[in-house]
Amino acid sequence: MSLAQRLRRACAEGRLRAVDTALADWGLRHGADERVALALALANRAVGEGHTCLPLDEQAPPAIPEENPICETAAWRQSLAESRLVGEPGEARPLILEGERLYLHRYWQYEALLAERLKAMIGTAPAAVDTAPLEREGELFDYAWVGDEETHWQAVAAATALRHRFCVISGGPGTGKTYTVLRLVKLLLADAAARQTPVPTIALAAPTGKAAARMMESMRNGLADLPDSEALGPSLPEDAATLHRLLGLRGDTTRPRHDRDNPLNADVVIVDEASMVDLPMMAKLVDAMPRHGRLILLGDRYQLASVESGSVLAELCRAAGVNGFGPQQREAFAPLLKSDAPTADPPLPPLADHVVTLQTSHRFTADSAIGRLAASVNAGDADSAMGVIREAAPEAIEARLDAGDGLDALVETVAAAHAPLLSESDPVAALARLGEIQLLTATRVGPTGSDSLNQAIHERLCREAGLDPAETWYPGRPIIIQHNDYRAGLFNGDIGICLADKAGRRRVWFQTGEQPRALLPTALPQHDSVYAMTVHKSQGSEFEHVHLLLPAVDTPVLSRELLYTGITRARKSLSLHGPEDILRAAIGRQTRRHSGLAERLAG
Ligand SMILES: Nc1ncnc2c1ncn2[C@@H]1O[C@H](COP(=O)(O)OP(=O)(O)OP(=O)(O)O)[C@@H](O)[C@H]1O
Repeated sequence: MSLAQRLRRACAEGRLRAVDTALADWGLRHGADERVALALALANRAVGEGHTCLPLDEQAPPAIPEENPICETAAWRQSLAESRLVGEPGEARPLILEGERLYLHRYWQYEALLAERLKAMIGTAPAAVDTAPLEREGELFDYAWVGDEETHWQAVAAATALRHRFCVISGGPGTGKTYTVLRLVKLLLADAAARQTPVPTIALAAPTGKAAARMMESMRNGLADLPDSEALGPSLPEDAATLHRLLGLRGDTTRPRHDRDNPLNADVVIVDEASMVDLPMMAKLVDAMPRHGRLILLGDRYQLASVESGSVLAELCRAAGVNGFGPQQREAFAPLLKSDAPTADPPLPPLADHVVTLQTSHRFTADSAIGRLAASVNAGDADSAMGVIREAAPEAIEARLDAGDGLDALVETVAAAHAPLLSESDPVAALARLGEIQLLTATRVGPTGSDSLNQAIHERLCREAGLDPAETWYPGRPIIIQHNDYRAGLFNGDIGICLADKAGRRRVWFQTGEQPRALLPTALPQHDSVYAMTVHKSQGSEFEHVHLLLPAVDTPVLSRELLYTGITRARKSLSLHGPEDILRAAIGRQTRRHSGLAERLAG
């Protein structure tokens, strides 16, 4: 059997995608031997799976078992070394081989660009920081909840962002990332005033429109609690932009309007939900930073990585360690660092001084069942997670881990929660109700996927309301937008609800600003019903009560990060549905994305 035939079989069996085999075919037509053609297919598949590169030393299990002999590393390397389709770093060839890592050229470029620009930022001499205002009780930070010998990590995070041009503030839900950044902005303004320099221009951005809107909402809420917030108001932008918009990326173009030759007009760029930012976007962002600019990434290192390739935030955090600073920074921050601050042994990773992990959730108390469950999942400790689930009060965590009564009961429960919306006419009340409960699934397809759950709940509600199930626009139908539509002011992930106006006309209401607004169903970009949504789609949103449904059989997408993200979407209470062994399998599976970023930054 020829390689082409084997590749097609691998494709038919789902081990490769059509686009992977097409690239191998292209290679064969351009003089690649079978090993190089296979390398093209596998490198492309690796990117499709979220990796930045294909590690030749870890090429297991091979996509094409019967190709094992051609995957034998020495022979493979020999073919790659001799092929004109494979180049060294810096060469313009379709594949780049750097040490043991094989890249598609574009991804090598993104990774090298990101590392180069980050190194320039972290290599800039740190600024002196006056820690006094950060230490004074009540001036910026409240110390009442911190023990005498405990470090106030929010204050340290603000000091870190002041000291450096690049900083990551990572923390779980409600650990005060927005709270900290608002106080940091206050310090930056005071600093500019003291130096008699112009007020810094601040840009706020997030990877999705939904996350940008939520960032703005958190900022507004936080401002209301901040003393002298009027001074801050004018320096904060009216809106947070999507990264696409900030960088001037239009439609399908990959070249942004802003890059190193035309940098962003901002002194400080603050990006929320940075775990969702993929490698190409992060590379474009750092490339567009002005030379003097300050970049602050906010996010949760434990959340699901971006849909596209790379898990930049998690990698940066992993490469930095947890809050172990170098000797100079320890000295500079001495009044802020208490005996609980970890010490790190040299040599310290270059990012150690730039990443701060916030530890305390102000939304979940330390003994909250959801918080403890999330911590056990992060620690990969399935027994501890099961302990939390068993001991939790049912109003906090309700576990249906027997795989028994299954989907019908869940469909019934979620349909019953939505039923009152069928007769709701007030958009404010209807939208608030949507934020109260959400069914989350691990996948979109399959019997426990969001598609079939949406259909089942839709049919169940139509039966109850006496509607024809073919009806699409009925009052009470919740929908989720699937594509950004700047003209309509709607973004991927925005959630709306169909209601009838007084004349019975259907309108779809969204809470995308301070007031709900209505659009005609015909004016909407691509959308779906959203009685259920995938955990991926739910990133950046929170709901009072979450039903988290695990699949009945294990699947590679089910990971610790997916579980953590699903659990932490719940503000108050959580119902877990699915077999215990699947829950345990998910806790045991940590997402690993191959990349050379950490090595490049250390180099
Ligand atoms: N040090 C603090 N003292 C008192 N309240 C705080 C403190 N830090 C945060 N909070 C409160 O906790 C809540 C969550 O804070 P914030 O929104 O800043 O967290 P976050 O990490 O940005 O959350 P999210 O994960 O939702 O983005 C807010 O109501 C905020 O006012």
